[in-house]
Amino acid sequence: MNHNVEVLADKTALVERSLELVRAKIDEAIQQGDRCTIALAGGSTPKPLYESLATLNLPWEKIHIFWGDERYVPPTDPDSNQLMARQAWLDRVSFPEANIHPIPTQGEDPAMDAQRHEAHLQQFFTISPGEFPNFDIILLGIGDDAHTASLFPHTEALQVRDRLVTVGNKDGQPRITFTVPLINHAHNVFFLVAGASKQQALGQIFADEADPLTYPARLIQPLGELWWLLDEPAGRELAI
Ligand SMILES: O=C1O[C@H](COP(=O)(O)O)[C@@H](O)[C@H](O)[C@H]1O
Repeated sequence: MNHNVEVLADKTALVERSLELVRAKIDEAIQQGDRCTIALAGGSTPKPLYESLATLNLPWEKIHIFWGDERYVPPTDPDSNQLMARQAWLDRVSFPEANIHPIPTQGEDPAMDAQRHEAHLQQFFTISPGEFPNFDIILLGIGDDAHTASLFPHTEALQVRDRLVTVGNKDGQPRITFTVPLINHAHNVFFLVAGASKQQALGQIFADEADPLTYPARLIQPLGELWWLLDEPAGRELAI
C-alpha cells in the first residue's frame, strides 16, 4: 500500500497535524484550480478538526463542502453528519450556503436520494455517467469494525463499482455513502483515527493479507495521496 502513516502523541497532536495538512491541501487546490472540493467524515473524531478549521481565515467562497457518507435522518437530527459539521465549522464562519452540498435524506427512498446526489455530483463536476470526479480532499474515519464512510463489512455497497453514491447498510438501517471507486479517485484521502478501540481494526487493515470485505477500509487505495493520521492509543500496536 502506498501511504503515509503518522502516529501522533495524542488527540490534540492529531488535530494539529490534520489541520496543518488539510490547510496545505486546500491552499494547493485553490492555487491550482481556484477552488477546493472537500468531502467530510462524520463520527466524533473529526469534530475538533472542523472546530479548528472554523478559526482560520480561508477563502470560503472557493471551498465546496460535501459528505462522504450520511445517516438517513433529517439534517436537524443529532445523528446527522451534516448537522455536526455545520455546528462545528460551517455555521461559525461566513460560509456560502451555495457551496454546501449535503446528501439528501429528506425523501422516503434512500436509493432515490443516492441517485439524486449522484446526479448533483455529475452536474457539479461536469462529468458523464461512468466517469468519476477527483475530489481534492476526502476525510474518512474508521469504525471498530473497520468500516469507513458507510461501507460496512459484507454489505452490497462494497461491491458497487459503477456508481458514485450508493446505499449503505448499518445493522439494517440505510445510510448513503460514496462508493469505493469515487473515494479512490480523490487527490488526497485522509483517515483520522483516534482511540484504543480502533487498534484491532487497524491491525487487520495494515496486515499483509486480510479480507477487504471483512475490513472495508482496505479497499481504499486512492490514485492520489493516502494519509493515515492516528493517535497513540490507536496506533501503538502497529509495526510501521
Ligand atoms: O458512522 C460513522 O463512523 C465513522 C467513524 O466514526 P468515529 O466516531 O469513530 O470517528 C465515520 O468515519 C463515518 O463518517 C460515520 O458515519
